[in-house]
Amino acid sequence: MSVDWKDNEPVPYAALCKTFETIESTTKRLEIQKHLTSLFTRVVEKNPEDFLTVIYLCLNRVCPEYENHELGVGESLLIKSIAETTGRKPAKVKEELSKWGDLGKVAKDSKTTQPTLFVPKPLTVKVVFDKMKIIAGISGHDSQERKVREIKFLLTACRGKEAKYLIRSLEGKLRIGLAEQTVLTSLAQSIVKDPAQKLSRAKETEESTEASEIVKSAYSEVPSYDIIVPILLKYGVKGLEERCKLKPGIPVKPMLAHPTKSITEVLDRVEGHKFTCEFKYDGERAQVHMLEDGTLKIYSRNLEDSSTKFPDIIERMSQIVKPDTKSFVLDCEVVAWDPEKECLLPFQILSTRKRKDVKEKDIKVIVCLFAFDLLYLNGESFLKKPLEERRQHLINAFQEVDNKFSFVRHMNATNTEEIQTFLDESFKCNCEGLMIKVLDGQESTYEPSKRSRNWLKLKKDYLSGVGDSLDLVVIGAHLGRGKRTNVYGAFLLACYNPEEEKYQTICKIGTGFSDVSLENHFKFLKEHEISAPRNYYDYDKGANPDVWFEPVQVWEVKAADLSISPIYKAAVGMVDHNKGVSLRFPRFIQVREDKKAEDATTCEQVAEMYRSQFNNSENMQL
Ligand SMILES: Nc1ncnc2c1ncn2[C@@H]1O[C@H](COP(=O)(O)OP(=O)(O)OP(=O)(O)O)[C@@H](O)[C@H]1O
Ligand SMILES: [Mg+2]
Ligand SMILES: [Mg+2]
Repeated sequence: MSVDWKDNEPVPYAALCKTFETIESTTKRLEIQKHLTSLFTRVVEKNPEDFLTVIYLCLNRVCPEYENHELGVGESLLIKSIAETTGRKPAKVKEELSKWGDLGKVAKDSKTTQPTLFVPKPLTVKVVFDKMKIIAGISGHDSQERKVREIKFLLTACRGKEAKYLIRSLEGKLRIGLAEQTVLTSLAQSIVKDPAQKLSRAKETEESTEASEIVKSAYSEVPSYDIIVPILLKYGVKGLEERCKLKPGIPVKPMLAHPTKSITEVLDRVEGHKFTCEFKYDGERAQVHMLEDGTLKIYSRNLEDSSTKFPDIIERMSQIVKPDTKSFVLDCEVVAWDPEKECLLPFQILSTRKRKDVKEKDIKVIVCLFAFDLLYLNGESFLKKPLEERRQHLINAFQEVDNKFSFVRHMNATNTEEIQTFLDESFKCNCEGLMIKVLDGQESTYEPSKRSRNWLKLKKDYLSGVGDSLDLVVIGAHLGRGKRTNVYGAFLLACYNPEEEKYQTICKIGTGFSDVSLENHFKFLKEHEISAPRNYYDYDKGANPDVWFEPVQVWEVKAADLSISPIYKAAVGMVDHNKGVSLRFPRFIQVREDKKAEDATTCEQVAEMYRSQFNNSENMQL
């Protein structure tokens, strides 16, 4: 049963929560899709003005991802708000939380005890969303009290199950198993829906599949519902294709590379294609944009605006941009650079640079910008052009400047020996290895947000051991003993399962830490201790840590190999029926500040790494 409402009336929050509830009660993709499309279709029919709001609430965001305002209200503030609304003691709420591991459930169950003088009006999606935006924006002086006040207002007006979803939203994650791809598909389906049912079933399916591809592709070029939804409502799916194109000022989700373990594997994969090898620089991704009006912007791998981190790059662009180049989107790597020795410095040096509001005069870490792709130039999107052409435009539109800007070194190799020589050369220049890319034809377009097989990475570490390093979320810790008495002594790590929105444990790690780093981890993670494991942590009692954390930090980790494990849950059901995969001899490398918990290595990647251990017996000589 769904909750209904009248035409032109605001969409009730209850209607959305009802859909959340149905979605949460199933794990079947198609069913989830059907329920969501049904809600979206009704919203489009009855009150399209609320459509954007409904979509944002489904994704639990308050603005486009790249604007980086996150909800994420801390556990203690939520506990306080729940306690004050329901007249319970915070300690009692906390106790319930450790029992259930879901503050949303606790809020819902504690609702009824408090008598209210007057009954507030039922919540609408608009009211909830507007308040969430306000809460996300509160900062500074008595921000805590102000947040609690807003949250209490909402909580008091909640009915039935609403409090459960409201609290989860405020925590920063709905956890109902609703992935963004599903939202995009329903978005397309609700726009092409044929209410009169004039089309045949088959025709309708065909149209809806095509529509959902168009919508997804538009979203990867322009990741903003603020832009996409109004265009869809006004001009339909076909209109979207024409009107929604990559443009400077809105970051594109970067294309990602596939790990490989040997030159032979590389050659197997690119067989039959023209390809190119580039140095793989060890810095951080930077997407440099110039708008028509000359404004410059830099975005990180995560689409975060990092313009104020690199004022020196912004400043030097005028020397690099040729006169006829009026607007562009450039894909680059920023690397720490020693101007005296004219050599590259490792990522560890770059990572000491301040993250925001850097003043040019305070800069100690000098950087050089290495460009490898051009996605847009003078009003035209290049995403669908072959790499060979994009590279030519790149070279024509910009000029190299010593110590400041360079095109990545490349070589269009053809055989093992040439690649081997170039790989050795890259190591000598302090690079991590090579990126091998398909150069021409359909397979060489720029694929936003995809980990593509048309870009292969070949790193030094791959040649022995597991292959790539893993980026894992710290979800628990063991208290230290002996020399580590005042800090955590070992940690529990997890990979991410995006389908189920769960973190699956993968190993316990106690190696690779200096004393100082252990102290820093303790200081940081202490603030994120939670009283019980989240209900979206997949773990086994056999690997219980002493304390649990919120999923807030990602660590890069190397391992000797992967093995099947009875107590860890990574990729469970994917390589073994009911056992997971775990890392042997894991070693801490560094904190990945540029990755959020949801950008962690996925269970699918873990499964693939596990399998590739067996079909890659031949090793590369160096
Ligand atoms: N020539 C190049 N072409 C493309 N990317 C390059 C190049 N040189 C360096 N890079 C960097 O290498 C990254 C990909 O490899 P890396 O293993 O460092 O990825 P990562 O940041 O750990 O992310 P993931 O492991 O999720 O791919 C790119 O995102 C980019 O920042
Ligand atoms: Mg890197
Ligand atoms: Mg990596």
